[in-house]
Amino acid sequence: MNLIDLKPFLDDVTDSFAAVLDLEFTIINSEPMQRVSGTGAYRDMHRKHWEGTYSALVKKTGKPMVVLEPSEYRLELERFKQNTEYAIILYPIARGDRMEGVIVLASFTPEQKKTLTERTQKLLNYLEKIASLILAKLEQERLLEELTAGNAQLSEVFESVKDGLLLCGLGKGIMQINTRGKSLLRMDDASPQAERLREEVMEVAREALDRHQILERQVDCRADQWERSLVIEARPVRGNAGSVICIMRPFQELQNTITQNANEGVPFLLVTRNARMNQLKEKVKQVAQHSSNVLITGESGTGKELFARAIHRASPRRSSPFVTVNCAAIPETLLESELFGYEEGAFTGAKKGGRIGKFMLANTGTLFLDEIGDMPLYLQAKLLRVLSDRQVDRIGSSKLVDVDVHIIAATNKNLEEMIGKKEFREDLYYRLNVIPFYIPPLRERCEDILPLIEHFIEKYNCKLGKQIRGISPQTLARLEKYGWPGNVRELENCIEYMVNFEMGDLLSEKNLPQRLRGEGENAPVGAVPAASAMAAAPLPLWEGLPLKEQLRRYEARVFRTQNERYGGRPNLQQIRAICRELGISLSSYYRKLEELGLS
Ligand SMILES: Nc1ncnc2c1ncn2[C@@H]1O[C@H](COP(=O)(O)OP(=O)(O)OP(=O)(O)O)[C@@H](O)[C@H]1O
Repeated sequence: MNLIDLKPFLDDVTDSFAAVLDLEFTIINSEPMQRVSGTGAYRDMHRKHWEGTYSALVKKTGKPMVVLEPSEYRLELERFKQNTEYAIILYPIARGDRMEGVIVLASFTPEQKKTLTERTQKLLNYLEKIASLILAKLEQERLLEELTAGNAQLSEVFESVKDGLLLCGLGKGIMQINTRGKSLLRMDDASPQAERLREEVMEVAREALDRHQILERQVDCRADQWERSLVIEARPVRGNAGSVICIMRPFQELQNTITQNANEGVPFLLVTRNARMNQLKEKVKQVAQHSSNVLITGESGTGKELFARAIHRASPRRSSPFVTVNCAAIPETLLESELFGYEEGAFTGAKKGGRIGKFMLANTGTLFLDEIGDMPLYLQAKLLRVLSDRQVDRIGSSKLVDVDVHIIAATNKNLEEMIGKKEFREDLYYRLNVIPFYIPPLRERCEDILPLIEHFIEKYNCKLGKQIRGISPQTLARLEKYGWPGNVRELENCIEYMVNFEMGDLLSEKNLPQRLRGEGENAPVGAVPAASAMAAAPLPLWEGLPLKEQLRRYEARVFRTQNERYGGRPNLQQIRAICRELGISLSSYYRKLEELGLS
């Protein structure tokens, strides 16, 4: 935007001032140098080259200039050499260093020259005012241009967002809404129900404004032909008092995202050649047809979650969410709200607008309660109630909501033993254990080792862009002899590690992780070595202690050694590396540290 864009305005300015002052005006744009407007003789005067002109001089110096005797500068005279009355006053149109153009006031007659000569200072003052007026107009237009561009960008942004977006304001109603938002709010539907839906959304926006808070609310509306359940997040716009932006998503979509995220990167391929495992795979298909509660037990890393997903995917619920809650990984104080959600203001620190619990998110789908053995007793009672009544109440609400969820629980703990110690409710155990699944540890199904290795080589070839063809017989023999305390997860991590470092065609012994190489003093750390190695391992100091205590001390040594590798206080990334090496999950790591008194 420059003076050229203001031509109609500048024409008005020059015409009016020329008429009042009875002098000729012209205005020249600075970059590119070009006459924008002119009166009298200037009207049809065109100039290609500006070097050596008075205007070019003023543009350069940024200073006003008065030329009453043109000959003194010997400039610009060719055109006017016959006209001895030619005299001019030039004034820069500039703000600071930024030069926009030059205003020129000129005389072409003896009367005009007289005015110019006698009233020079007054005219200079006039020109200063006119320059300010032009600058103000230029700034206003630039601002308008920016705003228009900003608005266009905002519309673009609005449209590029997948969620429904609505910008509304106090007393201004809907200011902007994207296409998705229009369809979610049924903007072209004038039925009372559709109007109520829109009114409810506006109500959430108003409330967010009143309270100066971000609110999250669920809005439900039903008509004969349609039904809407929207999750609304209303955010007052900072710096724009009275405006709120509402982000709208159908509740169903929220559920689907969870389904997608939960399934992402989890190939449903249960690799096995083991007869017991194949029976379990058969059982998956039968169990999936009904919604009886399932309890999957087995050591850590045996594939309990994989089985849970398999059941979900084989079930008629497959297009609904599969929601996981890891009871050990969520702090005890948050687990209840995570599972059941809460009403706004239910407790100190509760998120404004409340929160939807995992039970509701899993509605019509499957809820996988991992590490159920770590659920605190008071929550076990609440869970039992929900399982019996199939209804949940958010914390802080007395309203019960029906839920239709297939419950699959899993644990690597011995729940029966926990029942004996009153750490797990017997009634809940029986309620969950309607269909039991026990996944045998990997060391009891050695025939699975080779197919799993092949499966993981393929997986990590793809992930890491490698072309490993297989595993050398000596390396395979080593892996088959190993005890795999971390089960399939440990095997998977081991293959990922080896694929990373292998430069040849086949996974070779030299790339085995340290603990599997059987060399050095760290060799058996973190692992249950094969029987022969176990027999040779030195444990004399602990001899005579009960087996449980020996194991506890051994585990403590493993964890201490691992942590000491990182100065005793590993950070999260280092803890993840330890978990990978030990073939355990993050939650198992923390749990173990606590059990062993190392936390
Ligand atoms: N039979 C199998 N075929 C292919 N991959 C498997 C198999 N069993 C387990 N895995 C893989 O091993 C890893 C661990 O499995 P998963 O998380 O299901 O074990 P888990 O028993 O639930 O572990 P935890 O008790 O520690 O939660 C996953 O990456 C999973 O994909």
